[in-house]
Amino acid sequence: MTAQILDGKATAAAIKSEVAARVEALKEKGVTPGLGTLLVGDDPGSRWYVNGKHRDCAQVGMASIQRELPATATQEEIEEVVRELNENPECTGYIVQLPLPKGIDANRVLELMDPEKDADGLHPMSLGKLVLGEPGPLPCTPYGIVQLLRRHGVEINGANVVVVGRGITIGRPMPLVLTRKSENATVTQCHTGTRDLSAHLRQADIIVAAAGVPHLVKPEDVKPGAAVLDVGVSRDENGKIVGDVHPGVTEVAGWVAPNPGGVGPMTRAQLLVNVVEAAERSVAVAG
Ligand SMILES: Nc1nc2c(c(=O)[nH]1)N[C@@H](CN(C=O)c1ccc(C(=O)N[C@@H](CCC(=O)O)C(=O)O)cc1)CN2
Repeated sequence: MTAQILDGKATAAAIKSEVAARVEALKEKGVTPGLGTLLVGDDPGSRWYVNGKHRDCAQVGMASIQRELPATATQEEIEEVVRELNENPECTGYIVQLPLPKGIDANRVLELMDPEKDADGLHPMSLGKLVLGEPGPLPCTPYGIVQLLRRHGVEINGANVVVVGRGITIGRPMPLVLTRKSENATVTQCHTGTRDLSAHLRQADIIVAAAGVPHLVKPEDVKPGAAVLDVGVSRDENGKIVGDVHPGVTEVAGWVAPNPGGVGPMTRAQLLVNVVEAAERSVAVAG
């Protein structure tokens, strides 16, 4: 068996054209959605992601507001920019690019954001709404994964999903999204404390590998026909991405989301969805 590819680039392009139509409709009502980003430091990967987000905004007709601070910025300096973005009327939603430099209390920064402007779905209020089943922005990578599966016809309802990893952007919120009534999956969360990872993986219909451990998921760990999404990012000595999923998995799985080209572009597309939805909610509230 050779797995079908869960093509994140093509799926994200489709979502972006849907977003562009919604942006156009908002503009007709006098509202221009605008995404703000705050990048602290000079990590080339983070810079690449942030620049990509601004390119996406231009493509879908959204405004974008770019804020940057050096790696030496203090907690206070970062919080000052967060306050400015909270007040800035052109910025209808924003993100603080993670990770923040060592020594910065990232939770305190996230907590200071206006939850109405949380484009990442990572503010404690947004995560709380997710737990309570209230509408709000969904974490971009987890919901991007759901969209990628749905739009390729992979059954989520009733599926046994194994999530590997417990980081703030993917592993931790992923089960919260997948166990909503609308997704209805049964989720096992694995992490470095899991005793027999292979045993868990072998019973999974869907694997979300987000541990950041190169080639952690091996062909012999995968049930034939399963969907395997590679979300881990490690780099080899040439700076090339090495995912969490061994290349041989494509011979066993039914579907594979490659890395790059799978979940990454979906993360960016879902960010645009969150910004447009926040602007739509504000129009609805205004009346
Ligand atoms: N505030 C946030 N910070 C971070 C998030 C996040 O969702 N919110 N996630 C990641 C980085 N990220 C978005 O910010 C992101 C990662 C990867 C991609 C992407 O399109 N990747 C490409 C490959 C890129 C490459 O070659 O390096 C792909 O997968 O095809 C987009 C966004 C951590 N921080």
